[in-house]
Parts: sequence; C-alpha cells; structure tokens
Amino acid sequence: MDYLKRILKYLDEYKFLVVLSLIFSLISIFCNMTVPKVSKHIIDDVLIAKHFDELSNLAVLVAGLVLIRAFCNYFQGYIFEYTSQKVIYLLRDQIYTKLQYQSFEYFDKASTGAIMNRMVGDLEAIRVFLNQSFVQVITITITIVSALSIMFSMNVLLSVLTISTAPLIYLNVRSLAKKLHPTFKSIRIAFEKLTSKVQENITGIRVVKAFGNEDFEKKSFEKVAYEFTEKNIEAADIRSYHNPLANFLNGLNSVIILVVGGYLAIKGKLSIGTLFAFVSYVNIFSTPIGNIQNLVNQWQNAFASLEKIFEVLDSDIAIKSPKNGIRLKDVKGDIKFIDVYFKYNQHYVLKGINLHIKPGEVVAILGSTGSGKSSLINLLARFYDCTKGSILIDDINVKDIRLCSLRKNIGIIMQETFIFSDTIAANIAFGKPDATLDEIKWAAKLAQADEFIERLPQGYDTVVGERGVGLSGGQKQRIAIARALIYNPKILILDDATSSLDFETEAEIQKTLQDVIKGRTTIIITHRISQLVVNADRIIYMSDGRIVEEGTHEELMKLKGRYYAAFKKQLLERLNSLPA
Ligand SMILES: Nc1ncnc2c1ncn2[C@@H]1O[C@H](COP(=O)(O)OP(=O)(O)OP(=O)(O)O)[C@@H](O)[C@H]1O
Repeated sequence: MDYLKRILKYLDEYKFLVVLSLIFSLISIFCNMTVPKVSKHIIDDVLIAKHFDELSNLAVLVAGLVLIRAFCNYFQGYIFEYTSQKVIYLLRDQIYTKLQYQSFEYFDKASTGAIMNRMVGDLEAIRVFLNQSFVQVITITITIVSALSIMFSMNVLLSVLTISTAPLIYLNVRSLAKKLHPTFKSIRIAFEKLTSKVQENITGIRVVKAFGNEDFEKKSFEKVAYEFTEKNIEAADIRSYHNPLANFLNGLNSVIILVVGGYLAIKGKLSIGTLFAFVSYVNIFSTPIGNIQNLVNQWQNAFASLEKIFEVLDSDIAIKSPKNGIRLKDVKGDIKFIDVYFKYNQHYVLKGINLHIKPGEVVAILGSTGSGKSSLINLLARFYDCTKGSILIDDINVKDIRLCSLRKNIGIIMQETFIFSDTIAANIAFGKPDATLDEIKWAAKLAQADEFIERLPQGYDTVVGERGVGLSGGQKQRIAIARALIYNPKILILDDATSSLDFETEAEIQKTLQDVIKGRTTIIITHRISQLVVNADRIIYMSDGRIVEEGTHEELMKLKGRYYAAFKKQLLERLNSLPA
C-alpha cells in the first residue's frame, strides 16, 4: 500500500487531468446506465403500446448517448495515456539519474539484465497500471454499484439471483491472485536472467567466437530461455483454469435471469422491456466482474514492479559528494595515503598503507595479481571509500572534496578502453563536453593521436562503432590517453594502461606517455617492468595488501628482493620469446 501511495503521489502534478478524466468516466458510465432504461421505454411504451411517433426521438437519444459515451471514452483514454507516459518519463529519468550517481559497490552486485529490466519491463508494467488498471478500479466499482442499485430498484428477486454467484466469483479472483503473485515474481527473475544472458553474450561475442564457444553459449541460453518459457506457461496455466471458471459463473447468471425473468414475464409480473433492460444491466454488471481477473493480473504485475523500482530509487548511494565540498584549485598533486585499510566484503585487501607521493613524482606500483594495486587508486578517486585511515590530496581529505572536482583533477587511463559509439571528438571530450576543437586537438596531439585521426575520412568527426570497432588497440589507447588529458589534470593514473597491447605498440605508447607524464604526479600500476617503470622516481612493490619494497629501480635491484625476482623473470620471458 505504501508503494501505491508513493506512485499516486506522482499523479499530484496532473490532479486536474485526473479529475477531468474521472468526470469523463462518470459521464460514460451514466450513458451506459441510461441506454437500457431508454430501451425499456422503447419496448414497453413505444413498440408494445404502438406509440410509434416517439420512436425516432428515442432512437436519436440512444444514438446521442452512445456517441457521448464514445467521446468520453476517447478523452478519458487519451488523458490517462498522457499522464501515465509523463509519470513514466519522470520515473525513468529518476532511475537513470540514480544509477548515474550510484557507486561502484552497487554495480558490483547488480546485474545488467536486472537494471535493463527496471528501465524497460518494470516501467511498462507500471504504465499499464496507471493507464488502465488504476482508473478501472474506480470505474468498475462505480459501474457495479450503480448497476446493482438500478437492478434492485427494478426487481429484487432477480437482483438477489444475480449476485448469488458473487461469493464464488470473489473466491475465484482471490485464489487467482494468490497463485499468480509468486509466479509473476519468478517470471521477473527468469526474464532478468534472460536479458543478462543476451547482454553478456553480445558484449562478449568476440570472446565467444575466439574460443569457438557458440554451441556452449547456445545451450546455456536455451536453459535460461526455457526457464522463462516454463514460468510463463505456469502463469498461463493458472489463468486458463480461472478465466473459464469466471466466464462460466457470469454465463450462469444470464441463464438464471433469462429463465426466472422469462417465467415472471409470462406470468405478467414483469414487462418485456424490464426483462430486456435487466439482462442489459446483468451484462453491464458482469463485464467488469470478468475484467477483475485482468485487473488482478495487472495489479500483481505492477506491485512486483513497483517494489523493484522503489528499491532502486531508495537504494543508498555509498559514495556521495560532501555538502559544501571543496573545489580543488591550482592542484599541486601531493598525495598522501595515511594508514589506509580497505575491504570489499569481509577480508582486508589493503592493510595499513602509508605512502607520500610528492607533486610531479612518478611512482610505479607493482605486485602480484590481487595484491591491491588497483584498489589503492580506486580509493584515491573515491570509487570506494577506505575502511580506515585517510587519503589526502594537497593535504585535503578526498572525502572533503566535491566528487566532480576530485575526479576531474585525476586523469585515469585504464587497461580496458571503453570507446562510445560516437565521434572521435566526442570520445576525447567525454569528460568535458564543452571542450573546444582546439582543446580536443591539443589533447590528441599530446597523446600522439592527432596524426591518425586526421587521416580518417571525417577526421575528428569520424563516428566509431560500438566499443571502438574500427580502431586498433593502440589507437583506442591513444584516444583514452587524450580523453584523460582533456582537463590537463595534475594527477595521472595509468592502470595497466598498456598491458593489453603487443610489445611494439606498447613501446610506442610508452614513448608517448613519457611526454604526457611530464610535470604531473603519476601513478603507474603495472605488471610489466617497462622503461616507464625503470625511469620512475620511485617503485613500490605490493604483496597481500601491503607495501613490501620501495625505492628506485637501482635500489631495488641491489636489494635483490621481490622486484629483482620479477625483473629477472620478465627479462628471461622476453628473451625466450625472441625468435631463435
Ligand atoms: N569489486 C570487488 N569486489 C570484491 N572483491 C574485489 C573487487 N575488486 C577486487 N577485489 C579483490 O580485492 C583484491 C585486490 O584486488 P585489486 O584489483 O586491487 O588487485 P590488483 O593488485 O590490482 O590485481 P591485478 O594486478 O590482478 O589487477 C583481490 O583479491 C580481488 O579479488
């Protein structure tokens, strides 16, 4: 009920339209109720009494009522479609905004399929609810109540007989609702699995093909698709049992009325016109009762969706920009990690990190896989917050800096370069959509991307395919470098930025990076000991969430510890990979 109240609050802005639409509904119901009355008059007082002169006026009256009803239904339908679309637009916008500001932690847990389902399927169920089901509850109630009161005023016996099947109808609807609720929930879960599967498969189609895994993927897709089909069949099975039962009960009503009403008419206790009108009211009464089944489906569906939608809207945002946070100005690039501890779930992945990186210093961080290197920079950019300790930039705690200001002052180049299906210029200016072409070209030149971009048919306006299809690995990486430089950040992070490239391309990009990092505080996270690492002012070696070695290349080589062992191992691997 809480969810119902909340969703109806969204209609507040459209109160006038909702009221107008209800007025149209009331007029439509009034017309519907009047037609049988006029028909009774036509049968009893015109046709049977042979007062044919009134017939044409009454026929015009019936036609007029039917026409007004049609207009009212049209306006009422349009208004509700309009308001429901507006509410859904607002909700969709709110969900999208919420997702934009959600932290990494949220996306670690939520599946893409589930998120897509919130944005599409769940909102559609709510739209149907607002558009049809919500107003139907009101119109159905008014129709049933007014039809019943007219019927009682016409004939008490026939009315009692008509509603005698009502308890059975109620039990049928209740049992349907009870059975459908868990089935709808499982349909939703199955649908999320299905959309996740399709999304993952299409995103990873190159990996699937590279491993010749099409058959395996096909089978695993069939499994989730089958589960979704089965759940839908289950729901259809429930409905197909209850719907005919509801129709049978409604039909039974009409038969009883015709038999008993016919008998009363033969006995002269009921006029033919009254019997005709009564049967019409039975139809008016039973049609919405039949619709209750659909309504129950739609409400169940909508409630399951409302729960999910408000779950997203109510979810906490773990990392928030501080109120009245500091805007960084003239950043020097001094970074301090003070006794930093961090855990994702139960286990600490960073255990007491103390590190001071001076402005303009280049620090390379190496270490075994899973030692916590990426976590360290995730904390610096506040993708996550440290569990204990603090991180300072120019002696300001990162938690006191406006998120937007913090992140715009840290340029991050990652291993996985995401290129949006847009122009090259838009991809470079991603973090600064108002960047001028000169700024974009400046960043591209620094990243040594300008030359290849100018050679493309449309230069900076060339549209690249989804995820950068049409560009080589090196070209994509250069665009990523240019993108990170667009704000000319004082702090630069290279997170395994060249590890997915071949040695030759890596060497070229490294040369570019040597120029790019000049005058910037740079943290290089890497597995490979490259020229960039050897030239770094300081090298940090991490193991199991701790800094275990620290010094220049020469110092660490003399130490003959973990870094020395890694260097020797990589040198051997490289020598072995050379042609004989
Ligand atoms: N989002 C996450 N949720 C839970 N655990 C995570 C998450 N990201 C990383 N971890 C775990 O935290 C530990 C440190 O991971 P991190 O990515 O910082 O290591 P890394 O040194 O950068 O590794 P690699 O060199 O392989 O990239 C690992 O054990 C990893 O499994």
